[in-house]
Amino acid sequence: MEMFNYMEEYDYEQLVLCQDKNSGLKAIIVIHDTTLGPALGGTRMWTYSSEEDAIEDALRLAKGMTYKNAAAGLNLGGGKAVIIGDPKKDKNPEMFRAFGRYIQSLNGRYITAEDVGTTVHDMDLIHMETNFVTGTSPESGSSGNPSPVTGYGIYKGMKAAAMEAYGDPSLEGKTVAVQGVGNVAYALCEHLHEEGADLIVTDVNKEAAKRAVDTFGAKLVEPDEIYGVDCDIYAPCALGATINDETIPQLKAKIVAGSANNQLKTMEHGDMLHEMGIVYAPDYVINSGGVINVSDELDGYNHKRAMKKVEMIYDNLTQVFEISRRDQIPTYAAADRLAEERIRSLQASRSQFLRNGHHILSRR
Ligand SMILES: NC(=O)C1=CN([C@@H]2O[C@H](COP(=O)(O)OP(=O)(O)OC[C@H]3O[C@@H](n4cnc5c(N)ncnc54)[C@H](O)[C@@H]3O)[C@@H](O)[C@H]2O)C=CC1
Ligand SMILES: CC(C)CC(=O)C(=O)O
Repeated sequence: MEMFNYMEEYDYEQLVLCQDKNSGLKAIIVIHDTTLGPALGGTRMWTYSSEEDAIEDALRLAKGMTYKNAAAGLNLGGGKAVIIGDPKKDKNPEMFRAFGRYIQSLNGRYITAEDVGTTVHDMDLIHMETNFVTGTSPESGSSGNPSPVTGYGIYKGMKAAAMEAYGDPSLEGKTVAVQGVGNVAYALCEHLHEEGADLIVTDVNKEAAKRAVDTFGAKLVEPDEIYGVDCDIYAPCALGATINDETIPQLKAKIVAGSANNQLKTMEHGDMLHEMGIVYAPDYVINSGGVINVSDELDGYNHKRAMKKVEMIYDNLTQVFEISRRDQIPTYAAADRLAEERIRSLQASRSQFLRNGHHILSRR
């Protein structure tokens, strides 16, 4: 990949490679766009097959955060970090402290949180070196693990999608097929089960799958069977790019609504869902509950206030569906329009020069 060409084409601001031999840290921080405010996005720890794959993932996820934060109405830009390594084997406290020092060196341009492979404990270690971290232990007045709140936001967003597809937000009696019953999806399943939805689940981790079967009476299928099961809603809650040429023809669902980031392999797959009449809840709109929750810490965390903002995911998605119908465009394009419009309007109002700090001619 020609890095500067790529960054220029998609308007990336900064790419930082962080290395610490002592702890084995190999991390990438990407800041995509800070028009709306400091870049907030989680840190993923994953075993990438190459350094290029890790950089590409960080770039895609960071851009997604710009759109997510803008569409959620947050005064925050988009960024993301990845640490290369196996979260089960390669972690040590020094690694997260070294990473925290790199975050501190960016002086607030990037604020981190959890993502796949990182935990509240990891955020606490980062916090020993920098205040530019959210999702630390709730004992210190912080918001803790964002996943249950993300799960609640997905549930609310699913109801908005049901309203769009069936004219009724109720999920009672609906069959929901969930791919990946990890931290977010487990919380989602709790809400769905409570409302009386039927669950079909799969997970490559047998223990995670069993927990959902035992707790919610979910039906279990093999990982490659989940796309084609008879269901009303397909909820991709594992990793990205699972909506693609191979899986779309198998889908029987009327709605696609889940937590995974970057669900569409390419934009054309969003066009295909639209043409098939499947209601797609754009990933970065429906899965914004976690970032909405952790971002509330920046004003001194208040759980009630944060949850009120998370409820707005229903309205945000309703707005996306309205734009899609009005402009006759797929929902992913409608979401992009919403986010880009917000960024553009702030950019325009910032075009006037307002003196901020020392002027270059003050010679001080
Ligand atoms: N944790 C959060 O607050 C947020 C998470 N997300 C996204 O939601 C997704 C899930 O996040 P978490 O629940 O935190 O992660 P997690 O790691 O706890 O759960 C993911 C689950 O998917 C399973 N899985 C992986 N590949 C699979 C496959 N091919 N088939 C079936 N199962 C598979 C894993 O075994 C795991 O149980 C990720 O894409 C993440 O980026 C997005 C916004 C916020
Ligand atoms: C999990 C979050 C707090 C932020 C994030 O990285 C995301 O929403 O993908």
